[in-house]
Amino acid sequence: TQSTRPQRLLSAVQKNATRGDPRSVVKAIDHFCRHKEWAMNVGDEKGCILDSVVTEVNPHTVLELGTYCGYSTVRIASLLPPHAKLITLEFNPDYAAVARQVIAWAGLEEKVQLVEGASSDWIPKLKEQFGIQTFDLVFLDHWKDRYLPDTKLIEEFGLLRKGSVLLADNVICPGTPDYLEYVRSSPQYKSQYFKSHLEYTKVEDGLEKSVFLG
Ligand SMILES: Nc1ncnc2c1ncn2CCOCCNC(=O)c1cc(-c2ccc(F)cc2)cc(O)c1O
Ligand SMILES: [Mg+2]
Repeated sequence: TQSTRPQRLLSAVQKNATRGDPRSVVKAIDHFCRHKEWAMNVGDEKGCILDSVVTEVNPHTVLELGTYCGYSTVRIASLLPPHAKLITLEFNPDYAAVARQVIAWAGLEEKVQLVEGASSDWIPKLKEQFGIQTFDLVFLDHWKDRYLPDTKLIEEFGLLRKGSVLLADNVICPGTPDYLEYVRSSPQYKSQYFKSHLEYTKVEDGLEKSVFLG
């Protein structure tokens, strides 16, 4: 049977990256997506902005919505302090199966909990299931029309503390207009736009960083 794009991306990692070396995994995926097949990873340009926010926040608890092949999971997890935990939610079982292997190749299994299922089903259960109080950082990269309802769920279930940071991918392309309007107009958030480009292209896109003021 035909391989899928995520499977071909995984093969490129296993062929070109060094086991246990997250930077080589990131490099192998970016090379594959730039020279072989485009894929919807956050990519190298927005990835550098992601890295700088992760480093600034230095989070002990991270929630990622939308794992895909694990590219941003690897970028984030490779920057976490010891004993920090990253929970990443992926809806699509085929993506999740590939992501587990990409994360393992990078040697980051200890820091990452990949959970299969819909964000709306899992957000209400994260506290009891994983003993989480609040998240220091949330990276939104899943269905673009779920960013706003899931942010409201995250607020409702007390998963944010004063200073928690939301970082949202694709706020221009494909775009998340209702989410942007909300975080930019709400007195509960201090928002900042980081202009960039859609992964591996010249199309405008960017990340929106929103600090929860409590
Ligand atoms: N746990 C969960 N709960 C709910 N839903 C979930 C979930 N886990 C996954 N999903 C489903 C959605 O997963 C993928 C979401 N990502 C994108 O769709 C995406 C698309 C583009 C893109 C595509 C085509 C263009 F022309 C231009 C841009 C670029 C990006 O950077 C993207 O991130
Ligand atoms: Mg994205």
